[in-house]
Amino acid sequence: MMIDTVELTKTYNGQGGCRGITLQVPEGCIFGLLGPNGAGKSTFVKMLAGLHRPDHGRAAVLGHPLGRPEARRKLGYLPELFRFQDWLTPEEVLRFHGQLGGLRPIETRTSAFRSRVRDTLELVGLSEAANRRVGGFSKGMQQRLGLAAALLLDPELVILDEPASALDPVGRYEIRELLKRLRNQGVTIFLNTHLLEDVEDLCDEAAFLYGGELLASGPLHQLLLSSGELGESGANWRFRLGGWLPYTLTELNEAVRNVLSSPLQLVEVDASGNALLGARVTGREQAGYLCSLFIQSGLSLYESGPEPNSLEAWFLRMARYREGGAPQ
Ligand SMILES: Nc1ncnc2c1ncn2[C@@H]1O[C@H](COP(=O)(O)OP(=O)(O)OP(=O)(O)O)[C@@H](O)[C@H]1O
Repeated sequence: MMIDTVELTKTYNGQGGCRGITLQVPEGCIFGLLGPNGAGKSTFVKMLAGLHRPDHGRAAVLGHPLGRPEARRKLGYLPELFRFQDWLTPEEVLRFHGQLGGLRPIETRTSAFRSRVRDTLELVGLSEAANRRVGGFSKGMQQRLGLAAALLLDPELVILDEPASALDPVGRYEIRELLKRLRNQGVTIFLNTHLLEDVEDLCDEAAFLYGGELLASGPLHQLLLSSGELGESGANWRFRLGGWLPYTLTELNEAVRNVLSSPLQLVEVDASGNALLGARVTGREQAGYLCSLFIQSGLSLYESGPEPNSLEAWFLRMARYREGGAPQ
C-alpha cells in the first residue's frame, strides 16, 4: 500500500479536523478524496504530507511512518493554498524546490538538473513562461507551477490538494491527461478535489469524508453501484431484454400494476431490437420477481442489476444520508 492509515485523528482543540480515518491506497492508482466543505479532507492530506502531527492513530506513507525523510524524498505534494515569491522565475522556483527536496545547491546548478526543470515545465505547459516573473502569472499558471514543483523529483506518490481549481476547461483537460500518463508510468496519485467530473474520469478508487469521518471507500465503480442499495426507499434497477416488441411494455406494466410503486420505464431499444428497461424496486427479491416475469413473458434476459449512479448523485446521496434525510 502507498498510504495505509489506522484510526488517524487530528482535531483543532477538540473541534473540526478528522477522526478515526482508516484508509488504504494501493500502488499505481489514482485515488480521489471526496467530501463537502469542512469534511476534514485537507486536515487528512496535511497529516499525510507530514505538515500536521496526528493526535491519535498511525499511518504509513510509502511504507514509512508519517513524516520520515525516506518517504518525503519519494513524495510530491501540491498544497491547497500556496504562493510563490513574485520576483522569482519558474526555473528559480523549481531550483528552490529541488533544494527543499534534499538536493544540495550545487546539484541544482548542473545541466542535468536544468534539463529536468525544462522537461517538468514542458510537462505542465509552462515552457513559454520559463523566464517570466511568477508575479505576472495567472492563477492557473501558478497552479501549473505548483504541480511542476510536486513532480520535479520523480515522485512515486503525488498528493494533490485541489490541483485544478484555478484551471480553465482546456487546462483541466491537459492536467487530467498528464495525471493519466503518470499513472501509466506507475506513479500513485492521491487527489483531493471538488471537481466530480475529474474524479469520474480519473479515479480508480475513492473515499468519502463527512463531518471528519470516513463514510465509504473502495473502487469507484463499486461505490457507485452500492449506492443503489443504500436507501430504504429501494433502488433503481436496469434490465436488458431480447425479443422486445412494441406492445411488450403495455403488457408488462399491466402485469406489475399491483406490484411496483411506479410503472416500468423503457430507457432505449438498441439497433438489434434489445430493450433496456428501468424499474424502481424495493429490493433484490422484487428485482428477481421481475426477472422471472420477463422470462415467463417470452423475453430473453441478458442483464439485470442496480443502476450505477452518477458521481454527483452518489455524492448528494452520501451527504443526505449522513444528515439523516431519506436517501432517494
Ligand atoms: N487551523 C485550523 N484551526 C481550527 N479549525 C480548523 C483548522 N483547519 C481546519 N479546521 C476545521 O476543521 C474542519 C475540517 O477542515 P478541513 O479544511 O480539513 O476540511 P476540508 O474538507 O478540506 O474543507 P474544504 O473542502 O472546504 O477545503 C472544519 O470544521 C474546519 O473549520
